[in-house]
Amino acid sequence: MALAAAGRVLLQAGSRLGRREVVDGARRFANKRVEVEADEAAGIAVMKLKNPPVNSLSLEFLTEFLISLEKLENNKNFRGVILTSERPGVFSAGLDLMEMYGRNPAHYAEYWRAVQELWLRLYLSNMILVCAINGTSPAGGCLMALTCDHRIMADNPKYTIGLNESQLGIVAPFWFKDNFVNTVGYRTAEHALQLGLLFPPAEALKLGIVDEVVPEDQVHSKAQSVMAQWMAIPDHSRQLTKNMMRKAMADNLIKQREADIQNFVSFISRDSIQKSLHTYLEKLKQKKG
Ligand SMILES: CCCCCC/C=C/CC(=O)SCCNC(=O)CCNC(=O)[C@H](O)C(C)(C)COP(=O)(O)OP(=O)(O)OC[C@H]1O[C@@H](n2cnc3c(N)ncnc32)[C@H](O)[C@@H]1OP(=O)(O)O
Repeated sequence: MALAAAGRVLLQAGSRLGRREVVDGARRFANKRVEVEADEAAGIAVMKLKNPPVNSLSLEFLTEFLISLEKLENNKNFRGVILTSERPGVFSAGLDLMEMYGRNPAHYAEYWRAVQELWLRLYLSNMILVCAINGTSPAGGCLMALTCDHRIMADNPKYTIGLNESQLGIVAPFWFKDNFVNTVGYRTAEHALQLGLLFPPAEALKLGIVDEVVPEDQVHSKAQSVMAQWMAIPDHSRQLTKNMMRKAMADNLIKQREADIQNFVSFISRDSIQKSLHTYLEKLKQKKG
């Protein structure tokens, strides 16, 4: 119910956003931060994250992304979505640190609700989600990938993926942790989460964080062929199976959603946590100079 109501609000906002055109038979609708190439005849859409410089998951990005996803979900012709980055090199730098630093509690609450919504919508999507990870993908970027049914990563040792929250002095919430544990197993997750480890493609493959590693120039063709394989499975049996596997974990967040927001707000508002974020942001800046 809550998801449906949120969806209506998003759609109303969505009708005021976006630009449409037809390219090579595929409809393209682009908001500022998300580009969608929607091939209705094939039933597949490619969603490209386009929030420069590093595809951080800002509140504006999350809103636009959720609107685009909702449009696809509401059109029964679409059965599959490929998620990728418009900027090869960075899939997503994760949650936008500026949304969590130096803001007020109402802003933190609004932001966290949007982050929860992103996870719930992707994790519970009836569509087939294939993630074409064409760049680095820490923390929230990794979480987005973890919601997908199949993950393909570009074979470039410069790219890493994982949940590095611990290194920032923050803590991955229980539903990030649960999604990760269900993907890699308890012991690996316990170890990787405490150390905030980021893994290059070959290691991510060994641990099961990604399903395949392919040469960088083949990520998209591989995503298309994997999608074709998944599309051959009848929707009703695939969807019921997905729901059976995922519902309990999603319900666990849904029933604690407000408490999780309050927890986030009080955690992120602490002076010590703000100080850690400040230090991390400074480190990012210094890396440049
Ligand atoms: C109870 C609940 C507790 C809270 C739980 C919260 C959970 C949080 C999960 C998260 O997702 S936290 C975010 C974690 N992300 C990272 O650690 C990634 C940080 N970024 C990088 O490592 C690099 O930027 C990159 C992604 C490897 C890309 O490197 P590149 O050299 O291409 O670009 P940079 O020069 O480093 O960055 C450009 C520009 O972007 C800013 N920036 C980078 N990442 C973020 C971000 N996540 N949010 C906001 N801004 C970001 C960076 O500071 C640069 O800014 P300027 O200096 O140009 O102003």
